[in-house]
Amino acid sequence: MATNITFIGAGNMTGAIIGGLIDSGVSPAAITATSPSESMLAPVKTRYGITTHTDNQEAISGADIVVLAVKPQIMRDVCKELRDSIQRERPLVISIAAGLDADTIDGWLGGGLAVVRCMPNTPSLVGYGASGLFANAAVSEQQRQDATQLMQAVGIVEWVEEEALLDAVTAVSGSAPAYFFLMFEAMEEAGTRLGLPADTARRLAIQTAMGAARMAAQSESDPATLKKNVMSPGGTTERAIEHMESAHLRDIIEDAMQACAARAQEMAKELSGE
Ligand SMILES: NC(=O)C1=CN([C@@H]2O[C@H](COP(=O)(O)OP(=O)(O)OC[C@H]3O[C@@H](n4cnc5c(N)ncnc54)[C@H](OP(=O)(O)O)[C@@H]3O)[C@@H](O)[C@H]2O)C=CC1
Ligand SMILES: O=C(O)[C@@H]1CCC=N1
Repeated sequence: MATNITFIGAGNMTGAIIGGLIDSGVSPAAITATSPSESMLAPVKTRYGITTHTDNQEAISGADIVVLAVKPQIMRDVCKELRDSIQRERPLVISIAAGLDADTIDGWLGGGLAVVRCMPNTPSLVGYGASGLFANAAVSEQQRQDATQLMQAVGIVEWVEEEALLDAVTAVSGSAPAYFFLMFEAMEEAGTRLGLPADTARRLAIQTAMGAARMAAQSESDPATLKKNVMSPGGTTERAIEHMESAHLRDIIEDAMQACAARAQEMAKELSGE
């Protein structure tokens, strides 16, 4: 990737994307990350050999892509600080913040900029990220390709043509690693109560999830068929699945994902000052 990329904010999500980029062969020399504190920057600098800065404005000098990766609640202040230098440099801006629309970001940065909104997820760290992307009207075809290439280096990319759909992407993939981690916690606890050592239960649950995910990704059968193939009539799986269905697990998942997307909309209103 022949592009200089600056990440504003060096927290969990930036760490995951940078880790994935370096693993995919992107040169550390092309990557800069910022944070107000040297202590947050030290781990990424030592681990990946990238350039780090505590000064956001200096950090975007010469950047082709600026990834805004701070918490949504402080994005307005960060954009205000970057406004003059970003208008001078005019990089492609990629915001990964949940619930902040491209117009709001563009307005805070002074307007007229090419802004891609991206909803990534933390498995980007291991090259299994899933990102939803939306481009505003100022984004060129080349910049679309650059954004695709950047996020494809750490996983799969799905473009959406309606920005509001990024809230659905947040519910389906942005926040979703946490759903599966919750499942692992619960399976480990239950496995332990069934008598297994905790680490054995954890390893078995995680391996099973990886196997199931890989099968679902590679198989021509849909998940319902794959599920049925495990369920011998009158057997053990049938009993477990009946239990999940009668406890309304699907409704719980539906409600949780609706709440997730609704929170993104709520944040958009709270933070854009509407
Ligand atoms: N975590 C996730 O799974 C996902 C997160 N996102 C989005 O990514 C963004 C970042 O989330 P996440 O990485 O989890 O958050 P973190 O809190 O881990 O990271 C944010 C980083 O920004 C730093 N920061 C604070 N103020 C500034 C500033 N003025 N200039 C530069 N850096 C600053 C923080 O430093 P310090 O700690 O010293 O204040 C921190 O390191 C959010 O907008 C979130 O919505 C999107 C998809 C998934
Ligand atoms: O929880 C959050 O708000 C962020 C956005 C998606 C994942 N983490």
